[in-house]
Amino acid sequence: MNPTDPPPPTSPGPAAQTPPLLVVMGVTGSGKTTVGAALAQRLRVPFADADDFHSPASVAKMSAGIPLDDDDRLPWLRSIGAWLAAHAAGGGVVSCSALKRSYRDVLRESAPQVCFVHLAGDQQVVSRRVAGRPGHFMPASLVASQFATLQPLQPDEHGVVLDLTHDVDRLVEDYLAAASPGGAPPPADPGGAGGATDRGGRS
Ligand SMILES: Nc1ncnc2c1ncn2[C@@H]1O[C@H](COP(=O)(O)OP(=O)(O)OP(=O)(O)O)[C@@H](O)[C@H]1O
Ligand SMILES: O=C(O)[C@H](O)[C@@H](O)[C@H](O)[C@H](O)CO
Repeated sequence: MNPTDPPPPTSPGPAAQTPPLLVVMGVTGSGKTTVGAALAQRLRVPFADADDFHSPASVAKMSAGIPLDDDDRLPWLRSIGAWLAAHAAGGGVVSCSALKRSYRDVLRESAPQVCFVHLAGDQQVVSRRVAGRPGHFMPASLVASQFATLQPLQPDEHGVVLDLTHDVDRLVEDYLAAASPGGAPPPADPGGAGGATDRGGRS
């Protein structure tokens, strides 16, 4: 083949890359909305906030300080799954707590290729953030139940774990580093979320 010829049609190139389809997950106040919007802007894909998919009854429940249960969350997760499926071809970012493995399984049923970006960190830091956040329905009293419900990503789940204490620009860079072909460097503290921990996720 002449070196100036275009590559054959089967050659993988940038155009062959699948657009990123991400769920930014974590407990209330972990920064899902803030970081999810920044990631979507950087990746030039649409963004959705799962808070906007809750029924009025679920919002009233959380506002009253009562945690949602599995039955409350199932129709909500299915509607987020539908959003992911509708954005699978072009890419997208949705911020959604996705606290349990079974909840992430519901999302994967609709969008098997989805990559989870877990903003992980300390309960005290998160409680301070939620208590200091004006105009949101979620009371700080629900932070403890969110941590009690949280099931971290398991080794077979497509995703990355990021340290929620990093600033937003740094978190975007952390994600990009973890998703790049070389992957992220090992975290400083393998037991925590000291950097970006690659859970086998590529997007
Ligand atoms: N990386 C960050 N560093 C410092 N503050 C942050 C960071 N990310 C978000 N915050 C702040 O923390 C608060 C919670 O952020 P945000 O609303 O994005 O969290 P969330 O996970 O979407 O919460 P919820 O699930 O309750 O909607 C906000 O006041 C936000 O400005
Ligand atoms: O699964 C849940 O309990 C909910 O998704 C909550 O996490 C809220 O939506 C959110 O965190 C508050 O904004």
